[in-house]
Amino acid sequence: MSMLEVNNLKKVYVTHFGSNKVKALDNVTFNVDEGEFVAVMGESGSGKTTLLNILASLDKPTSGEVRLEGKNIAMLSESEISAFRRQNLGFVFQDFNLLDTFSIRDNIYLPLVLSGKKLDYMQKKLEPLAKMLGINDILDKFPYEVSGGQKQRAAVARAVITDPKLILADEPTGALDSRSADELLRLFNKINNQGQTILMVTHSTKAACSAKRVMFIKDGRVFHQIYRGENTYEEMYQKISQILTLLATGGDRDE
Ligand SMILES: Nc1ncnc2c1ncn2[C@@H]1O[C@H](COP(=O)(O)OP(=O)(O)OP(=O)(O)O)[C@@H](O)[C@H]1O
Repeated sequence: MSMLEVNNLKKVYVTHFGSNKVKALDNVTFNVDEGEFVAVMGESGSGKTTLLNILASLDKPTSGEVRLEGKNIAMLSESEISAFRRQNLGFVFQDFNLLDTFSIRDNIYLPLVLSGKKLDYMQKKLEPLAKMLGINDILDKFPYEVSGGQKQRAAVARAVITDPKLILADEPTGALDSRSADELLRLFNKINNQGQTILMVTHSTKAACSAKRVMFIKDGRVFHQIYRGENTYEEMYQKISQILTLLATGGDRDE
């Protein structure tokens, strides 16, 4: 059984009092195994955010199902959803989503506080994590006192401190300079090598190169997938660029 199973997922947005329908996802089917690191790419408007929102249980599909470890998340009631999200998912966003009135340490503790964990438990969880992420020195600072790269590392700590089954990342390198972006990708590789499953939406070819699989979405459908396998970084970069060119020029993969 895969960790994440997405079956025939459809999402139709109905706008203008029902007169206008946008098919954002059109029969998306894919699986993610435990320990995978998957990048999702596609043109603007192809349906990536819609997919991520449904996986995050922030939105419901029009039809189809999403199973996390066999459990269909579309069937969860409103009251079950936030606990489910807290217990199973970790989020890393482009804009970090840290609270400015909390120290970095308290931001990282937040999901554990919400699950009712004790302080000594939180301290024990944070210690190795802060070391691995290189954020020991900034734990008592506030988000506005640290760099973008440091904020993003704190956001990664907050995402992984609950030992989530799956990390969902939305353009995690989008707001970072290239050095901080490289650092973040190295960290993602590190936590992935330790067994953490990651699904990351990105526009960055470089970011996608660090994933083990790249899935391309076009017009709400899975268009193509590339596995890193034995490919070198350069080969991977080239293959991704080719598919992105194909998507931009409206070409068909099988032509
Ligand atoms: N709330 C909404 N109501 C109506 N249409 C929407 C809504 N959200 C997204 N759409 C439409 O659904 C389609 C997919 O949008 P989505 O935001 O998922 O694309 P995306 O691939 O994430 O784009 P980007 O890379 O620009 O963020 C687009 O045509 C978009 O205009």
